[in-house]
Amino acid sequence: MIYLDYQATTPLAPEALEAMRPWLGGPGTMGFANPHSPHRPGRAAAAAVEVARDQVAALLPPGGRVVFTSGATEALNLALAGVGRRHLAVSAIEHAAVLDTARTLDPATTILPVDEEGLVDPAVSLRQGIGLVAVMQVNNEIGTIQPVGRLADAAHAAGALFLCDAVQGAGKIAPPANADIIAVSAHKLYGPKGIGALWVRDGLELAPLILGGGQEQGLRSGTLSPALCAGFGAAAALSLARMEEDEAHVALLWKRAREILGRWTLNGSEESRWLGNLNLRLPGLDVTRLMSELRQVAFSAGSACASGSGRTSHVLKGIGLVDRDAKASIRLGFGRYTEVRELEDACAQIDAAAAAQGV
Ligand SMILES: Cc1ncc(COP(=O)(O)O)c(C=O)c1O
Repeated sequence: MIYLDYQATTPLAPEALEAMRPWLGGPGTMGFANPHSPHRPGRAAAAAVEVARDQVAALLPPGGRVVFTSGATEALNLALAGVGRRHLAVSAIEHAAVLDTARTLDPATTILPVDEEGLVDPAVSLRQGIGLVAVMQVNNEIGTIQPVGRLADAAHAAGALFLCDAVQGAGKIAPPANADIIAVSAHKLYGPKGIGALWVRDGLELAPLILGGGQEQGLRSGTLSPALCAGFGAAAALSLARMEEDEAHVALLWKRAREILGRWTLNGSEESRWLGNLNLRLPGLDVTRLMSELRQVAFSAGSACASGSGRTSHVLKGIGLVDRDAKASIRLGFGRYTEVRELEDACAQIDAAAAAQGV
């Protein structure tokens, strides 16, 4: 199987797995201890959580605190609801964790349009009274990198806070230093599933979503999993250490994939993009058929349609694609553990299967 769906999730780094092992709490160990208990095993687990918190914080700007959550979806919900601002503005191509949450909290949410590359205009004029602006750093479907620094400035100039969903960018590119709140997820940076974090600028008060024992500085009650925290921390530290190496590797992969799939059209921005994402279209392509024929390649339909929802991707629609083109799009995602040869092999198979459809 050739795995080309790194936007959906990434493999667990062996280093992250090793860091988790002591805290899984197998027989004869004390690794299962509750990190909120005051006894010695509890304190040891709490210390491991704090090491992990520092490792995750190192990926994020200085001057803020890291709150562990169950993932980025929860972190984004906590941010959007917790700031208590009535009027929200979000980009048209945010993840559903932002779009749907914002629309639920504020039915009059302002939707910021994007251009054909998927970019929000940093000169966007924000209407009076908007309390929070949310724009993602790297789009999960098309890989476009937003001018988040300039968008945060625009939000601040309008008196609003700036929330950045950095799920697809964290550990790969520098964080948006002037954001007020940032959400990240471990399983997109070679860590385990089931844990994410919200970074909150010092001095900014949030109301919790989950009440109870008051863990995580009162912002997220519930017993933490030291194993998940340790895996997240180790994955974050590794990503930081390997950032240049990982980027050079995906650049090489991107170049080869683009060469092999030269007749396909890129969806998104050619210049402002994360190179581990390749969203391509070929007019007339039957993506459902392509996916069912290529059983040894795990990739995604560019449009949510072929994955069974029946709807065209709001991201591809947002960049102006007509239904027909959105439905003829695929998304390839690759990263640290993708070998050049397997990517070449998969791309050749994809191109040949499309050609066999007569497109
Ligand atoms: C851009 C983006 N935001 C948010 C999420 C949600 O993250 P999680 O799976 O940690 O809830 C994802 C995951 O698909 C994503 O790609």
